[in-house]
Amino acid sequence: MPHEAERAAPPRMMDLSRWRALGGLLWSASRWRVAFFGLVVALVGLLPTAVVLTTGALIQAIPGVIRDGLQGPGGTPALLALAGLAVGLAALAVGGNVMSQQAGVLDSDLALEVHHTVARMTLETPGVAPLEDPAVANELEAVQDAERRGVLQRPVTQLAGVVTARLRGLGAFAVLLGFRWWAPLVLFIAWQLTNRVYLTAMERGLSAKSGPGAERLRRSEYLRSLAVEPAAAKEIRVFGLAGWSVGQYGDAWMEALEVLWANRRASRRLNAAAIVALGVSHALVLGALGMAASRGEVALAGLFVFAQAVLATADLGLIGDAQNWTSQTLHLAGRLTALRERLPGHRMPSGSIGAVPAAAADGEPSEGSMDGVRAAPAGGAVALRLDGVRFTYRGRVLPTLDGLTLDVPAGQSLAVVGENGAGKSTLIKLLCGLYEPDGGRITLDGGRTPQQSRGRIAVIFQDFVRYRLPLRENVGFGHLGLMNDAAALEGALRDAGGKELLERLSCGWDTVLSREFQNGADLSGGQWQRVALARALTAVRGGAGLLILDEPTAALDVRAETELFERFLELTRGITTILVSHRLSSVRRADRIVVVDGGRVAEDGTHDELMKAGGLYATMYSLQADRFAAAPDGDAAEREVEHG
Ligand SMILES: Nc1ncnc2c1ncn2[C@@H]1O[C@H](COP(=O)(O)OP(=O)(O)OP(=O)(O)O)[C@@H](O)[C@H]1O
Repeated sequence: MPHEAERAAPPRMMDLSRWRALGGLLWSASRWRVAFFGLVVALVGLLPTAVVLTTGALIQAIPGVIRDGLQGPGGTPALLALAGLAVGLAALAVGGNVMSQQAGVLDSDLALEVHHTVARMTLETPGVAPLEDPAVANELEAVQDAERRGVLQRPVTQLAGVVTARLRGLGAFAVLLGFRWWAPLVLFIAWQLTNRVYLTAMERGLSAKSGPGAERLRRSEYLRSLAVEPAAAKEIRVFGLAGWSVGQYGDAWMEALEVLWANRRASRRLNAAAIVALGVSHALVLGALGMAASRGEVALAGLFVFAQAVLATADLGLIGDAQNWTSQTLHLAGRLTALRERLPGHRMPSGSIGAVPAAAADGEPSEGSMDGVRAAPAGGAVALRLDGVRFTYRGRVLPTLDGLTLDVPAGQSLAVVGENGAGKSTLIKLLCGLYEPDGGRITLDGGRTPQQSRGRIAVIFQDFVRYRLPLRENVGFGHLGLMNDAAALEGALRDAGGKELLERLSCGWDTVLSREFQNGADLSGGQWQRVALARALTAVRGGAGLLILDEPTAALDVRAETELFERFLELTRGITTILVSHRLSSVRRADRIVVVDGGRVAEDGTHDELMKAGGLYATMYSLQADRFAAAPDGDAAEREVEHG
């Protein structure tokens, strides 16, 4: 288990690197605003110390003014101090206002930047393998958890609170050095200790959510979702799993909490030590200040300034909510860095994503580019070649594909068959560039890798996506450049046999394909398949030259599947097609059939050739034919199998 150790010890980072990560996010979110904001924060943080010192100067000048009037030697310093005080207080008020207004804007900028960064990092991963890594899943969960808890609601406002407090604390530290060199040090150490205890406890709590406790939390969340979400509602009831699911959820939740409780127990002693340290240090410094004043070593003004400074050193210690939220923001920035290290093939942070690509039809995609930016529709069928391809899933010992070699000339229709778990879908995922082979080569169009050929390949997977979006998007996603081309979308839907469906939808192309939305519509399994087929046909209109159907026909009966495949072969004449199916009667009309077994191509030929050869294909075909023959009233399509 290569990732066990990583899960047990979540990546810890020096605070400095988290600050750097947060700074980087802020900088790319809005650099000039951040620069201006930094200046305002510095002003607001340092002004209080200046105000206290000015007040001290005023207190010092007052006895002279009382004695000699404003014309006396103390008059000018008193007036200057008074003016300074007025300017300082006014600047503090204005600066505070500007700071909170700017922080509000940066709060939204930072939240958006984090969303974009996460989306970029996950979407720009060329394959899906990194997303299946449990360590990546944990990091992503930690980021989402932080968002759910509201860490991104006012991150910059909270950060400004922390920075200004620390600057006030540092000012007080400098002032106290003027009393006794050791006084600020003693207070600083005591506050730091308190701080450390608090942060350690919090860090442990957060780590429990991204480290060892993460999987337990995810498991308990999943079990909870089984109870409340519609997806599993039917099975939970039919199989009588309600009691089991509640019990399991409770147990998993308690297991997850146990990690948090253990952390809290571990912090108790340290907490007590910090409280004692604070009491002793303040008694020492205030005692020394009192004695110095009683001996006349410190005058009234000094006493005021130093006493204020002692109070203000608290800003070097715990500062409540702002500190808590800022730590969580830093933790989140750290998680993003960890995520970046685990997800190859992306850049962070920069620019923005999400716009419909203007370049949809111009320019070639680099490896790992976002899907929206497609290869130029070169047109024409794709030829593909697999040369000794080996592939083993992460965490598995035996390879799923083991030296698979296959040459498919442009324009051929190929059926891939094989027993459950033979590796048919894996082969398709490799062809689409969603996984990289461990050995061997896959080339398309005479030399390109699958990732370089995005846009030339269209696929409908077994578990194709039912987007809860309008019909237009559901079909137009096949090629974004055609999203607003009504004729192309209509043609694709008609070819896929979905014309009637369009007529039945109350808002036509704008109908959202989900009842969860107003005027939305739920589709049957067969209707969804037509929509998915229309999506793939849109991709063909946009330039795809290889069309793959990986058994998306589970919801269809044999006759409907046969009809669909025949229609599919008819519509896609001239481009290369690959059909994966268990129903051999449906694929027998393909130009060529390959049987995958033992991780490689075991048989290769036309239906008639393979039947004659009497191998695995012939056995599977006969078994299916027998089954249909035994059915009390098999329909015509099924009988067709019986008779070959
Ligand atoms: N993401 C994954 N991680 C680990 N193992 C996987 C993953 N996906 C598939 N497998 C395993 O790889 C093997 C081949 O699976 P694949 O889905 O390619 O087979 P298939 O021929 O398409 O099967 P079926 O006919 O049942 O759809 C199976 O043993 C499966 O459990």
